[in-house]
Amino acid sequence: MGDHIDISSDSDFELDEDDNYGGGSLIEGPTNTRTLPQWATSSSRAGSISRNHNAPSSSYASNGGSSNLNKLRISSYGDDTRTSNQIALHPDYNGNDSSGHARAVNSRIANVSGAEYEKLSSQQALRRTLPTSLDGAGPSNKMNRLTDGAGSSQTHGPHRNMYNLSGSGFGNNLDSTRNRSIQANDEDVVMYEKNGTRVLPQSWTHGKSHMPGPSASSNDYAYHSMAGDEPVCDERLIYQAALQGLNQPKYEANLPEGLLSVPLLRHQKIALAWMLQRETRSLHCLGGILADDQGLGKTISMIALIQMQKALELRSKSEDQSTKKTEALNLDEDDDGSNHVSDKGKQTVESNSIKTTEQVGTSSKPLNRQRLAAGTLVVCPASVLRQWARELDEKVADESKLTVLIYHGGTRTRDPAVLAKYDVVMTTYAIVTNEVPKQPMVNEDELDNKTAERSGVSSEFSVDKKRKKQLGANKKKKKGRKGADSSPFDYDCGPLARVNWCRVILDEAQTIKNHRTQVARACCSLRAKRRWCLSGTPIQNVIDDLYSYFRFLRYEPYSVYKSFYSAIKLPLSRNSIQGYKKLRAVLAAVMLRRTKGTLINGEPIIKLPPKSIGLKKVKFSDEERAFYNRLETDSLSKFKAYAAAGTVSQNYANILLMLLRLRQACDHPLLVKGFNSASVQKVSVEMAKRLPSDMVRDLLAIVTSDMAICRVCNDPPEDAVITMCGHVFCYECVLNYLTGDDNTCPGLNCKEQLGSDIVFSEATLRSIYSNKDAGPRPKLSHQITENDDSSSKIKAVLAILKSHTGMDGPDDVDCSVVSSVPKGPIKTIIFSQWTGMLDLVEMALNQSCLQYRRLDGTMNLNVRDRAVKDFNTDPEVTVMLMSLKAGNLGLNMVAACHVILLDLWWNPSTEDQAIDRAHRIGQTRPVTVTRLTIKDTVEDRILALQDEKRKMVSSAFGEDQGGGTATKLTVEDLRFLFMDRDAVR
Ligand SMILES: Nc1ncnc2c1ncn2[C@@H]1O[C@H](COP(=O)(O)OP(=O)(O)OP(=O)(O)O)[C@@H](O)[C@H]1O
Repeated sequence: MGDHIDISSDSDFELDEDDNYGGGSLIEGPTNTRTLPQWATSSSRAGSISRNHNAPSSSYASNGGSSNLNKLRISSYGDDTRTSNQIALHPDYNGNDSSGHARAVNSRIANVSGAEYEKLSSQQALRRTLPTSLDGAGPSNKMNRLTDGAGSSQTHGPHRNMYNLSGSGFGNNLDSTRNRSIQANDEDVVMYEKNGTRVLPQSWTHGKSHMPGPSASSNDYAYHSMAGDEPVCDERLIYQAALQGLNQPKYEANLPEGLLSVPLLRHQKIALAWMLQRETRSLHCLGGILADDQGLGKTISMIALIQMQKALELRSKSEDQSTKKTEALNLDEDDDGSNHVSDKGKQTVESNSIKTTEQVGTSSKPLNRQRLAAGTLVVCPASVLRQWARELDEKVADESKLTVLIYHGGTRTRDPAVLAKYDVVMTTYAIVTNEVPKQPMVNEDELDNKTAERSGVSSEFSVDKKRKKQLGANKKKKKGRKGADSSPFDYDCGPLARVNWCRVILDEAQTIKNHRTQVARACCSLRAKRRWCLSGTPIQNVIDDLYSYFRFLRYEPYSVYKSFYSAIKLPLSRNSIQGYKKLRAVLAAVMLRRTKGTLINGEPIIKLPPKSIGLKKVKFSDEERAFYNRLETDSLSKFKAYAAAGTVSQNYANILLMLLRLRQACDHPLLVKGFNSASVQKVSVEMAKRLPSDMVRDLLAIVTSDMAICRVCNDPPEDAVITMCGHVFCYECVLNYLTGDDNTCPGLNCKEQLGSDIVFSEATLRSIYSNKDAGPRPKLSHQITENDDSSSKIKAVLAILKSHTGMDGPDDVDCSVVSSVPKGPIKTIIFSQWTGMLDLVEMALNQSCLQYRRLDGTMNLNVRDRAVKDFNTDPEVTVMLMSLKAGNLGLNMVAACHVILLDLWWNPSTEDQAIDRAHRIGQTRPVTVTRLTIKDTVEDRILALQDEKRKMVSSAFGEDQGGGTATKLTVEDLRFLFMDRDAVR
């Protein structure tokens, strides 16, 4: 295999999954036709509504297609055997290769301007027709020379003797000083063997009210297998692991020369040693949670693990050849409910260079015989794919390149054998959700109790109540029917589900924090030997977030909800101090977490310039205050009415909507008055105009009331949109599901195909409904200027930015918060959760002649990449406008030394993620963060809520507010927590 990164589709790395919407498809080209019902024949096609995200537009031409990856050469390979129709990116790509249609598309794109790019990609939008009625091979442990580690005399079931890094026992060659190390020397003997017509739902017929509800499976075997029994909750192994963890020194693993192009930092060597141990000598599950702070290099740590294991595998192979041993890792064990590596199993045969596994024993699962052994699968948000590709390209030494496939885009391979050829396959959560059958839903409702809710360990009441209602409905709906979820090993499933992965890595694993979501249940179905969750902020909202990771990891006994409940949630609700201690012990056995404040032997883990976060309380103007007060009074009286009628919980969505309006009013009154990002709605305006009024009315009713929880992230939606099938999402969340050919709606059990034309914003629906023939909402008629229509927050932003450039800001804004920032090209990232707000700031920046770039969910990955690159490299570009959802993950933006958060998010983790785009390895200047809030508004309450969540997270991790370790568990604690459970209760 060559040292290149492959992508499995012909054009999708350029025309990424965002291409069929937003920036990529704002113009309906001639091919984007939909057959309309007769009543709709008078509708006109959407006009040209493309917008340039990267004003000034001239910058496109100068920077077009200049990302690192765009410079890579594209060549073609085979269909199934990588000799045709596979695209590999090579470092010398010049855009002129000439092997077929796909290349022609790519090279055109590489050379077009931003606006042209959007036009081009839009022409590939799917055809949509309305009906006339409108109505889970990897390394094996075979022949491991099994010696146990120094300082640990325990042997543990099938894992004992698995792994010997030092040749004479784990850690035997470690010195007794703090610089302990594990060397992969010549005696390492771990051995592996690589083994378009849209039909509207009936319920959308004229005059019918539609209220789609998710259908959920209530047949969770994990739960029902134990129904009526005492919880199976044997925690002895966890207790042992926790005890071991207390006494274990911090080992470091040294990679052999020539695997990485850069040396690992010390904490990364420690992570590597820990991960190697977790993959080979774990007592309970193979893998774990690497929860280091954002920007500490989790990616490179994982790459080091892959490289180390591969090196050991190669060595074992060569030893194997000399000894002719044939035992292999049993890759079917997960199906049998076991997570442990065993040395009984299968023979591996190789035929036509395709690895095939063949079972030796008898099996009731004939499909397993056909599953191929594959390497490492990395699942990440679409926006992080390129980051991973870059890291794999740059951080791996030339002489030991990994073969990498980017499994992404509509024309990606359907052949699992192709996936099995690569060391690393990278894909997105959206694709996993689309093509991997889902694990059944866990029905935890029966176990939740009021005590737990009161103690704050349960889901927020609104979400909980909502879910209960949905589950109830679904139970009825699903009765007697075998749902699509029930056959996780279907022949119909995509290639990701048809191989056995050696290792699955979930990057930004908080994406699966809600175990009920399709994405979480799909990830759980992936067959893998080792499983990893990477997240700097694993707990976002509630302790329940952890359950989803435990389930994915097969971390027994907590992977069974009943055990999670009885062993973790219940103790927490009864005695939070002891409960949190117990939780920390449970986490310690499976999670490694270091913050930027962590010390190793008294030394900071990493020497980064300081980060200071300031809360800047801005004052409303008189007009804004009057507007806000009216809105608040109105909301309060509605709330009181709900309270008097005892219908608060039934109206939770309305209450959230009122809160949303209040929060938006803090940013800019225009947001409340229906101003919304043009890009959010324009694509679907034409379609909305063709819909019957009652359908528009129903969609509007849902998006503004009863379904106002995003079906992907389960948070109140940011830039809420609703699909034609009636599911509500954050705009950013649903965009990730528009991938090209199999862009199925992520609504629970919804099989509708999505397109950007059927994703409606509230503003779109409202404008269409209020005046069906009036066309799209008129553009904001008046210009925002600094002195009249600009909001107080926008004025504050301008004042800060002007202070960076030496221009004077308005007198009433205190810019002292940034005065300590050193002189030079100070670059600022500005985050907002509303693209409409970014639009408004954009206007103000234009007025001030400040050069900026923008990154939001409406932009395809190419355009995002270009915007980041411009910001990082062009000294003239000093501002980056980012939507919180699109920009808070994965990106490296160390060119910025100032971050402004325009509005507050419900949970502080999301804000932390955003801030750490700038405060990470590579940052050379102190980072200043300004969080803007308005005094005496709902934002005060959000701040209080954030404080509560911060306390919960720091209690769970045992950290003080500064990220240091506040409390350490003692042996007595552990004995008490695990052995004397009654005392905890
Ligand atoms: N040992 C190293 N040598 C050189 N650069 C490094 C090293 N470790 C990390 N980096 C760089 O530090 C930056 C942050 O690393 P990375 O993106 O992996 O962090 P992360 O922990 O995954 O953050 P996040 O949670 O935000 O995704 C990257 O640019 C990476 O290349």
